[in-house]
Amino acid sequence: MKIAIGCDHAGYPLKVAVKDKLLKEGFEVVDFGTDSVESVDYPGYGKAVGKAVADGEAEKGIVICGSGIGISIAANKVKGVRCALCTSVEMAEMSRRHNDANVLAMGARMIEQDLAFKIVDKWLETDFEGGKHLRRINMLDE
Ligand SMILES: O=P(O)(O)OC[C@H]1O[C@@H](O)[C@H](O)[C@@H]1O
Repeated sequence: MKIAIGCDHAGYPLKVAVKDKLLKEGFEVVDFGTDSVESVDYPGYGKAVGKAVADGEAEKGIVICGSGIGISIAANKVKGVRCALCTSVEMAEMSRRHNDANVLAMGARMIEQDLAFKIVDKWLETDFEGGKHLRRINMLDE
């Protein structure tokens, strides 16, 4: 699976850790930056990851900023993106089962790395349930 990943300066250390973990596990990772802790603005990075997923360049995306909020809003501006900001393993599971979230957002200043890894694992392994939830997510695009 090809995963697009992006962050701002606040999310950079966690992005590096998540990227390394995914590469070790055999995922293909397309990194849209940023590439350091030098201060940048999150909107462009969220948009780039969202666009990669919406265009089919990557199957799923992961975006990280300090809180996870700004970069999730940015990703969700791209048509076809369902970006879910998750702070727990349960939220990660539900975002896949019910919302078919195609982009995961996390806040590097909100959660520890260990929890972030558990969120990523659950999010990547959980399938969409479909059924009534398909009707609902289709309504999001209308
Ligand atoms: O490091 P500074 O610029 O103070 O804070 C940036 C973070 O604050 C929030 O807006 C976002 O989460 C962003 O990552």
